[in-house]
Parts: sequence; structure tokens; C-alpha cells
Amino acid sequence: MADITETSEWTALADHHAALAGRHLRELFAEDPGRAERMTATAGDLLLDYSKHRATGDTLRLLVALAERAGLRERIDAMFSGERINVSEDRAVLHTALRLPRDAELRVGGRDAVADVHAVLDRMAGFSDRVRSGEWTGFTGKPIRTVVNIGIGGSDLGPAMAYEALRDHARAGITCRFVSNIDPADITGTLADLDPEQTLFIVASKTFGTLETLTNARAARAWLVGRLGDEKAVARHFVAVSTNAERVAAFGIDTDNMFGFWDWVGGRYSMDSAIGLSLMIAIGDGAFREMLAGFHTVDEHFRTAPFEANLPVLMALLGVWYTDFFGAQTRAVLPYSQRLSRFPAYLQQLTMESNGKSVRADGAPVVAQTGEIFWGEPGTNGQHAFYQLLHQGTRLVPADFIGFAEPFEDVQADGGGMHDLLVANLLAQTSALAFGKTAEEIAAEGTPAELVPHKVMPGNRPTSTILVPKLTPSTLGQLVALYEHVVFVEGTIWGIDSFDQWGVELGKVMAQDLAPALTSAEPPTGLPDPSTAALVRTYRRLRGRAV
Ligand SMILES: O=P(O)(O)OC[C@H]1O[C@H](O)[C@H](O)[C@@H](O)[C@@H]1O
Repeated sequence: MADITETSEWTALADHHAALAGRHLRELFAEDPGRAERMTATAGDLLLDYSKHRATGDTLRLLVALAERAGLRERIDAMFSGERINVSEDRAVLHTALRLPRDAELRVGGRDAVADVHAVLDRMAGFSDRVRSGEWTGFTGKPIRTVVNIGIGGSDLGPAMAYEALRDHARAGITCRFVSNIDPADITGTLADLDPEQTLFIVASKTFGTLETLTNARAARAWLVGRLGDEKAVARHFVAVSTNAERVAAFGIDTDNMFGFWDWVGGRYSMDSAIGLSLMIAIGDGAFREMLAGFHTVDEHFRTAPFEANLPVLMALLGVWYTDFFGAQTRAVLPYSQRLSRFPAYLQQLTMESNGKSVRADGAPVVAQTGEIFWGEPGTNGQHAFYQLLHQGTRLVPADFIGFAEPFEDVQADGGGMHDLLVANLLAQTSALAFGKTAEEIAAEGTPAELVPHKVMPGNRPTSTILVPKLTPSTLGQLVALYEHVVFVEGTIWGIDSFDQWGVELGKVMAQDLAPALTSAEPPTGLPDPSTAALVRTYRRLRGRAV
């Protein structure tokens, strides 16, 4: 693989950066007010305004040339057609197949992937209908009122985020809860006020080998059997979502009550697979399929739109621009929607587990900074917490602002709807970040001279604004697909495999090894390092164990 930083396209961007870095957004807009209209693009219902970026038409042309040089077109085609682009795991990467319409065609390893996907969706729909209608009952004959999804990482964050996002669409009277952490507080807190007779557990794990999930599932089973007094209750209260039928059976869940998916779906790309079963039960099969159609809309946009009008490509290239040329470390994601409160957490796994790599797919070290650090909170809460640093701090923090035109339900406040105030805040922040306020403007307001420097708002802080008509199953699917493809484009430029996660393995193995050292009757030996050994001794002392 050629070093992307050795290409003429990269050098051209470095030169362009040197010329542009000292320029302020105020100047860029003064010279070219038309950029406000021009630097926008749409995909499905999503409108991206990227005019408030430290970029010009030339920047975009150079970035698109870089994407072409990195072979982005061929990589997109390779992904969509099912080539094994996850090289370190020798797997295809086909989350896009999860949302293909029923009449599409795609064969993977000799199988009709579209038929397989729809067969599982239909089984999920049948099960979800039975639970929602009350036809599926618990062991004592009562309908299900609460679904508890037990999973972690990709088997938790996606459905948990989407359930929160779409809970206004959940009308069957069934609520969902999510247990992920191996901290006993998670499962005990979740179960404390639940009625076991009306609780359904979904054990969600791609591998069905994840310690946290299996431990929580065992605890839930013990709780259920203890309360209902019969092992046979498990069959009516536990279903599984996994790619591994043998392990599901070994755990004691009937594989008739298992919903499958495939090794070509990465865990963090799986919320639209059977991993979304809890969400489907909450919002219904129709709304779930609307969400899939939303994903597919953006997939088609990504696959076919020219790069200069392609939302995921534009957002990813701007991410590369700030990461590799401006030295930015992080990207804030600021949804102006309380319903998207878990969206930043969801994106953290999607983006950072995918692109937090320091070797390329070919095993050579990367040649540029990779893996933006994603973080954020819903606006307006963030404004009263960390926006100070965004506005006046020393670091450059590019940010994605996400807003919706229509609320699900508005509340009238003094003189107007609360939702208008929410959107006014979004617009005010992006404008203040871009244009700031000069010392002259502040002094002209009669501010005492000694206060002026404190009040200067430097501006020139770049943001994207993603404006969406309304938060619906479809637009949620569109937003998730947008970021999935942003990750892919960035990974392509950096030459990394965005679909493996070897970096999480060592810690898991070491935790398994360390657990006996915490609990053994005799003081442990052979601990991995002096610092850990000292901490193990301290822990044992605090727990009253021999040291
Ligand atoms: O779904 P599971 O197999 O239980 O995996 C759950 C999570 O485990 C691992 O830590 C991986 O890093 C994640 O990518 C994955 O989503």
C-alpha cells in the first residue's frame, strides 16, 4: 500500500493548508457570501450545511482528489458487493445488506443474502407482533410489559440509543431497558421494580461469548427462576440474538427462540439486524422497516452520489482535513434533541472502535493521525457545561450540530414554542463559533477595558449543521448510515481496516486471569506487573482477604 502522505494530493493539501490556516471565517464569508447557499448538500431528508468550515471550494476539490487517489470509489464498490474487505478477520462487510429491499439481489458465499435477511426480519416481525398483541405470554399467562435487552458494545449501544430516540413511537405499552455493565448495580437496578411474570429478556450477543453479557444473563435467569419457582419459565422469558446457535443452545435458550445474523455484520454496525429486536418490539415492525428504508436511502446516496455532493464523503474528508492538517484531536457531536442523548455514546463505539488504529490493513504503521475522538452531549445542556472551551479554549474542536425542524410534541412557553427556542440556540451557537465577537465590537458596547480580552470571542471555530425535518424512524436510520459511511471513508483514506477490533482483546483476557487473584484464599502470585500487584494487594486488604 502506498503511503497516502507521499502522494502529490497530500502535498497539495499541505500547501493549501499553509495558505488557508491563517484566514478567518469572517474573511471567507466576506469574500464569498454565496458560500452559505453553495456549501450545502442533501441526502434523503438530511441537509448538511458545511459553509462554516475552514475550507473553500479549492479545499473540497483537493480533498476529493485525495479520496480518489486513496481508491475510495473502488473501496465503496468492494464493500457493497461483498468483497472481504475486513482483511484481518477475512470477512465481508455488508451491514448495507441488512437494509436492502426484498427485491434486491446480493449473493454472499453462495447464499442469497437478501432472502436470509428478510427471513430473519419476518421472524422478528412475527415474534414482535405476538409480544405486542399479548398473544405471547409469560410463564404464568400474563402479557409482557417490559423487555430487558442484555448485551454490551454493539449489542447494547445501538438499540439503547435508537429506543431512546424513537420512544415517542412506542405505542404498544411495552417499555425497554438495557443492561450492559458487569457492575452488579446495573442488573440489580434494572430488575428492582420489575414484575418477572411480565418481563422478557433478550440476550443479545454476536459471539455469545462475552463475559459481561453471559454473566448478566445468568443473573437474570436466576432472578426469574427464583421468583417464578420453575426452571421451565425460562423458555417463555428468554430469547437470544446471536450468530452462534451452538452457544445459545449451550446456554439453555431454545434455538427456536433465537434470531440470527451473520459474520459479515460487525457488532457496532448491527443495530439494524436482529440486534434491534428490542427496538422492534417497542416501535413495531412497520416503524422498524421505515428505519431500514432510511438507512438504505443514505446507502444509495453514498454509493452513487458524486463525491463533491456526497454527505458522508464530505463530512469524512473534513474530518481528515482537521485531523491531519490542523492537528485537531476530537470532534464534538451535539444533537439538539433530548431524544438523541445516547447518540454521542453510540458514535463513540462506531467511530473509535473502527478507526482507533495505528497499523494499516496491510500491517504497516499508519502514516498520519487516525481516529478522531468523538464526544458530546445534547444541546442545550452542553452549552451550560463545556461550550466555554469550544468558544474560547486553545484547542480546535470541530463540531457537528444536529437539529430537527419539527418536534414530536411542542410545549408553549412565554411567547412561543419551546422547540423554536431550542433551534434558536443551535443557530446562535454555530454563528458565535464561526464569527465570534471582536475586541472592537466589545469595547464599543462600553465594556471596561480590563474586561475586553476576557470577553473576546475569537470565532473561526468550524461546525457542520445537519438539519433534518423531524426525528422519525426513517431519519434516525439516515443519520446512523451517514456516520457509518463517514467512518468508512476516513478509514479508506488512512488505509486501515475499520472493521476489526483487536485492541480490545488483551484487556478481556487479562481480566479473566486477574479475577482469581482477587478472590483466591491464598495471596496470589505471578501478577502481571508491580503496579497491578500492589493494587491487587490493596483491594484484597479492603475486602478483608489475605495479602
Ligand atoms: O455482541 P458481542 O459478541 O457480545 O460483542 C459485544 C462487544 O464486544 C467486544 O468488546 C467488541 O469490542 C465489540 O465490538 C462488541 O460489540
